[in-house]
Amino acid sequence: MKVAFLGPKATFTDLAVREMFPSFEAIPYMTIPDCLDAVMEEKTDLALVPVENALEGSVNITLDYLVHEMKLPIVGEITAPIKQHLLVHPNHKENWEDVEIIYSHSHAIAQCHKFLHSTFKGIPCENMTSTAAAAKYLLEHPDNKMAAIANDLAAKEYGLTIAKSNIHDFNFNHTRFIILAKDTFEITDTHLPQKGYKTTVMVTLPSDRSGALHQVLSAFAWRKLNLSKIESRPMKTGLGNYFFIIDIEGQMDDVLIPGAMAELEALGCGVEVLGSYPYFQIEKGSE
Ligand SMILES: O=C(O)C(=O)C[C@]1(C(=O)O)C=C[C@@H](O)C=C1
Repeated sequence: MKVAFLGPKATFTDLAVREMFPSFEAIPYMTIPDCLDAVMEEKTDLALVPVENALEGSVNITLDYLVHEMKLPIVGEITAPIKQHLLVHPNHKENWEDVEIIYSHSHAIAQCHKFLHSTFKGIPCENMTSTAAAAKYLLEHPDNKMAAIANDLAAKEYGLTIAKSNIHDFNFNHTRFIILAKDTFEITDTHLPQKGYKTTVMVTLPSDRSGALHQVLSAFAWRKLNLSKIESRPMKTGLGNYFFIIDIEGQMDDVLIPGAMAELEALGCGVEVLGSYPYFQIEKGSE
């Protein structure tokens, strides 16, 4: 089996793949859309990509690509602890406080805002496609006075020094990753503890929106379907037009979730199931 992941080697997504699918062939791609395209074009059987971080929120490109660009069912989810460190090339380990620019994934930078503001006031940060891409860039430019925010595996992989460890602003920093397949795929042989099941749906509202969101929530509430997440994202059809991503606790059943969906459609909503899947937890992540 082949699984596409947000690379290069030593991203947090790579760590999640190694825990979830240790025996699969893991193939790195530069961007999240590239990972999803790989599954769509049948270059890989699965893709594992980040979808939400506990401090910074959703990885919007993942949600938007799934809703606007391609229909790939979510077949699993894995949550991993995240520890961000400040890495520098060994040439600069004595004067790491003099770096002139810091690189990382936008989510990693956002998770370390307080540290960056207090330690590197006025120093620019630049987004890269991933934390490990930033670390690799430092290896390739040893003379530049710059730093990267990444994990300890990236420090080892790219021969960098951890100048400052655990620079994320809040503890309990975790990221959720989703597993996508072109068709159904049942996750069987994993050593990770399964925490339960989720069903994720995408809902759009009718043109007459007065009270519509209350109706959406009621359709689930009176059926005692617990929602663990609801988030609005732009439809990209004009300001104020949103779709809603809703996570329902539990597997797709024969009556309650289909009944809620039918009720919403009868009320003029658009409803689409993005997946009904098990979710797993990595207890101990990178150091
Ligand atoms: O850049 C990486 O290492 C990734 O795996 C991406 C990503 C993300 O998109 O949130 C994953 C976990 C962290 O939150 C930081 C970055």
